[in-house]
Amino acid sequence: MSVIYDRVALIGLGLIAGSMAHAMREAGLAREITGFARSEATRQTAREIGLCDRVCDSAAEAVEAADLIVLAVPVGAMGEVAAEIAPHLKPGATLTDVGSVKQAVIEAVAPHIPAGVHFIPGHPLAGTEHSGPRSGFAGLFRNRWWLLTPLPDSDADAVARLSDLVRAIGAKTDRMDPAHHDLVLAVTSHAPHLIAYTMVGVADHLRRVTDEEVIQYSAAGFRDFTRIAASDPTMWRDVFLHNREATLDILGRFTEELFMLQRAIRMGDGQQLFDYFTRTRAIRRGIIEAGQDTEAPDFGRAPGVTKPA
Ligand SMILES: NC(=O)C1=CN([C@@H]2O[C@H](COP(=O)(O)OP(=O)(O)OC[C@H]3O[C@@H](n4cnc5c(N)ncnc54)[C@H](O)[C@@H]3O)[C@@H](O)[C@H]2O)C=CC1
Ligand SMILES: O=C(O)C(=O)Cc1ccc(O)cc1
Repeated sequence: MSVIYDRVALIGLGLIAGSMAHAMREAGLAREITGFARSEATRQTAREIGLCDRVCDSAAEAVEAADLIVLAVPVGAMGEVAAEIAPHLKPGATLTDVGSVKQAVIEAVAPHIPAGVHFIPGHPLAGTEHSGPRSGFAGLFRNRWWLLTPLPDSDADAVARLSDLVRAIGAKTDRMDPAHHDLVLAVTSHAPHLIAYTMVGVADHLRRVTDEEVIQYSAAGFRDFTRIAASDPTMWRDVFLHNREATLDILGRFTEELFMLQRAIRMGDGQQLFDYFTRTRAIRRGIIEAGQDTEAPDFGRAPGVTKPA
């Protein structure tokens, strides 16, 4: 594969930036990768494991002369990082982000970006419950979607070049309106994560009553919840605070349906339960028939990581 960007700067050196660094290196897509993370300990670890060619002690130094800058920090930190690097961006460079929320990131970042720098927001729909500089791996994005949410005035060539990079690291790319992105992700990712956090919280309460039983006899569904509920607290706090309206909308609908099912159970209305589950089963089958089930047995896990954290 050939070089797509001469110099790439990664701001934030966790799961996503680390996976990008591994994937870009494996495919030879950048001549030099620089990196910066806020904490000295993270920068030290990144140096030790050789995550990038150069780990810098300031964001300004990392983005100096970079052709592509990737903001891979929690959603709530995107604005302050953008403000810090803005004066140091090279004219003609592309700036993207990998945040799980798009509208709030655009509002926080776009005002800082100088004319002549192409800001193209993005979101890889791939991740794990692990975080930090040691958690990344080259195959994370393989066959997964990477959504780009360009702004109305985004430069078409810059968008095409970023799409090339995304495809070269193994992902499939598509474009979406930022508000629509946030609603879709509230349904498919954000509300499900909150439900997993809640379910594990409920079981934690129960555990005090039933001793170790919940953990000892935990079935596959609950184990998946514990995996998801082990995700990074800072990242997920920021997701909910910055995709507030869409998440609350979906949770409101969720609660209504939950009450409806709760009532059916109380009333012994087996027909209602059966009909509901028949509908949801058809949805799952539809996903598989459409070839959209990317969930290989080891989906979402780093090589060798088979147990919930
Ligand atoms: N973890 C996941 O499964 C996915 C995460 N995302 C998004 O990617 C972004 C990064 O997430 P991860 O890589 O998982 O997080 P992570 O926790 O593994 O890494 C975040 C990095 O950002 C650094 N950081 C935090 N605040 C900073 C600041 N103000 N300035 C500079 N560096 C700072 C941390 O030191 C750390 O190196 C988030 O916006 C998240 O929403 C997107 C897709 C999947
Ligand atoms: O680990 C999982 O199951 C995930 O759902 C990963 C994930 C988390 C956040 C995103 O914005 C995208 C993907």
